[in-house]
Amino acid sequence: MTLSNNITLHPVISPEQIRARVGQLADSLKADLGDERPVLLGVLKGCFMFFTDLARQLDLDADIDFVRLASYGAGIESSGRVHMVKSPEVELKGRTVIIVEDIVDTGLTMRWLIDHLAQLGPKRIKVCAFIDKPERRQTPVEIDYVGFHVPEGFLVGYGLDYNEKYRNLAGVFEVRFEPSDRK
Ligand SMILES: O=P(O)(O)OC[C@H]1O[C@H](OP(=O)(O)OP(=O)(O)O)[C@H](O)[C@@H]1O
Ligand code: HPA
Ligand SMILES: [Mg+2]
Repeated sequence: MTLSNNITLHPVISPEQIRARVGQLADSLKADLGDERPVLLGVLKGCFMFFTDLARQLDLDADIDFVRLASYGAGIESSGRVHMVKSPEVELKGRTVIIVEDIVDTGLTMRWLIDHLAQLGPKRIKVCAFIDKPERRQTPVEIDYVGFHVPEGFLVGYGLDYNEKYRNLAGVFEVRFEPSDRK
């Protein structure tokens, strides 16, 4: 797919692959949770498609909540500074919290969130990430449930954005830039 400004999108994960994999993740989570009622905590905005597909397929009694973190803004580089724009509203003390995230890249966002939530006294924190992309990892993060390992590239679609665009694509694509467009 060729777009304005010499940006091209190259398919990485198809909607069919996503549907099948999200079903498998939901089955693993259900098996591990037994009859425990977890808090599903989505990280906005990127989680929105993964979260709703996973929650639908999980089919169990769960509390639903969201945080909104931001560290990228425009462009493809993490600022390294994570801001919590919206905090959890459900009381997390003593609860099993499943963080639902679209991507772990440098790991800075997830590291910050886990450390922040740990101070709120949950029983345990589990991480469920749609994509693990280790190429640019700057800090170690343990991810309990991974949808797809993607070795490299800047990805968009299925919630992931470039400058707020392409989040609503049903599959995942790698963005390739002409040198003059890279910010
Ligand atoms: O591992 P990292 O390098 O920290 O990157 C991962 C984070 O970056 C993106 O969020 P972003 O700040 O772009 O907000 P968004 O979800 O609203 O797009 C993504 O949704 C993750 O939360
Ligand atoms: O590859 C990515 N795509 C979109 N947003 C991101 N945030 C961290 N890495 C990415
Ligand atoms: Mg983003």
